[in-house]
Amino acid sequence: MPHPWSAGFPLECREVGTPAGDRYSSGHRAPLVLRARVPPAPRRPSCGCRSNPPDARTRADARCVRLPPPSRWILSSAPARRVFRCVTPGFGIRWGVRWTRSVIEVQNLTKVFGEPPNRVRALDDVSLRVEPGEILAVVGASGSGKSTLVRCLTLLEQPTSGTVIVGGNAITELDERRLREARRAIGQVFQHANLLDNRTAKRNVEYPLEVAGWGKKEREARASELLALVGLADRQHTYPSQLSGGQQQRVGIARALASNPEVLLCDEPTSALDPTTTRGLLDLLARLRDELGVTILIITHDLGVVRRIADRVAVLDSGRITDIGRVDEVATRLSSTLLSDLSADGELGETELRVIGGSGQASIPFISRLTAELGVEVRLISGGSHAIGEHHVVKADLGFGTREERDRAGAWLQENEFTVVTAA
Ligand SMILES: Nc1ncnc2c1ncn2[C@@H]1O[C@H](COP(=O)(O)OP(=O)(O)OP(=O)(O)O)[C@@H](O)[C@H]1O
Repeated sequence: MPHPWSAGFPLECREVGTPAGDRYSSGHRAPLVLRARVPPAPRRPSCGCRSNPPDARTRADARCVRLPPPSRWILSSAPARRVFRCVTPGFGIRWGVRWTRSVIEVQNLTKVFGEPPNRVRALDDVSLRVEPGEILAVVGASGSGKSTLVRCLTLLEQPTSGTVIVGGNAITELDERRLREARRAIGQVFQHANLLDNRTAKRNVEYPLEVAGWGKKEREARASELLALVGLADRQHTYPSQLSGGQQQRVGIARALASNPEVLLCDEPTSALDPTTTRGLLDLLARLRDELGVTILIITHDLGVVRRIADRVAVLDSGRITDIGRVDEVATRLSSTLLSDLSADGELGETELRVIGGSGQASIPFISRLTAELGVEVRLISGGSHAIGEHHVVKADLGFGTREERDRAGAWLQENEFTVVTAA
């Protein structure tokens, strides 16, 4: 049934749930939750109005006003969102959503495990913000603190110091009861779906709603809707053992969305999946962000994952954020750091050179071509390939009979756009 406010409005508003215990729903006849479709970027009201409601800043051709009560109940499960009615001359009334604040904000977060001499600083003064509707990836080597960060965001791990703000709530300062409420704004997806084997897909999705006290009819309807959303409408009555790994992950995502969260925390959600299934799952996450406006923080060690869906990426190294920014910018910085690390990787003799090639050079059989085209004998001292997401960097230390041969080989390699390093 379309809500009276949504009828006739150009922007899609659709019912996505009926949360139990909705704080603002009591005085209203139907605890509907409506969400407007939010375009991922630019992060402005869906109405396209560039003003910043409900401030006085308005453009001449558009006026945004806060919805009058009882609009607040629409937003009750989404404290970081505000719905606005935008009156634009010539375009009629439109609805838009404006995000009022960062969905996740981490300030000076530190987590120390253990006591000296076994003390580990898993997180060291980490600060970051995840903006509404954004997909932020956190990458880092094993042991860099990625999982600890996720666990601290839901207070499964108590930070040693620092503040975590989720949906405007400083959850590090909440009592147990309010923390439970605030956690509803966070959905979690893990490396393995961890479904309950004795429940069908649908009943797995219903599980958190049962715990939250939803009625049978409502939770069945919600679970069916969510399974359809993740592309499993026809597998509702299937048990986990009859589902593939990717399908199980989709059920896990549907379950994470059950409480209508503002943010999805995904901890290595694709690391147990093959490349094709991984792509499908990442595309699903991107679609959920586009369609539901859900904000996503994804933990991964795979830059291929980052490149496919993230807007920004933070690099975690020994518990510290060493870089954060747009994916292309950070990838470029990572590549040049790797290149300079590789260039400086060990001493070279007088008749030796180090050759480094990017993705464009990876397919060139340079050793055989040096021999065939220049007639030089090449000795491979060491070599290997390094992946930066979809990019591969090849590096080899080569030895030659004479310095003259080394120089001729170096010139040929440079012509073919390899980077060449020789002893100073
Ligand atoms: N409960 C704990 N007690 C002691 N040390 C811990 C605990 N949990 C994590 N650590 C340490 O904190 C550091 C960060 O661990 P964390 O699991 O967050 O890393 P990670 O980046 O997620 O690694 P991986 O990619 O291998 O899962 C590691 O040195 C780890 O040994």
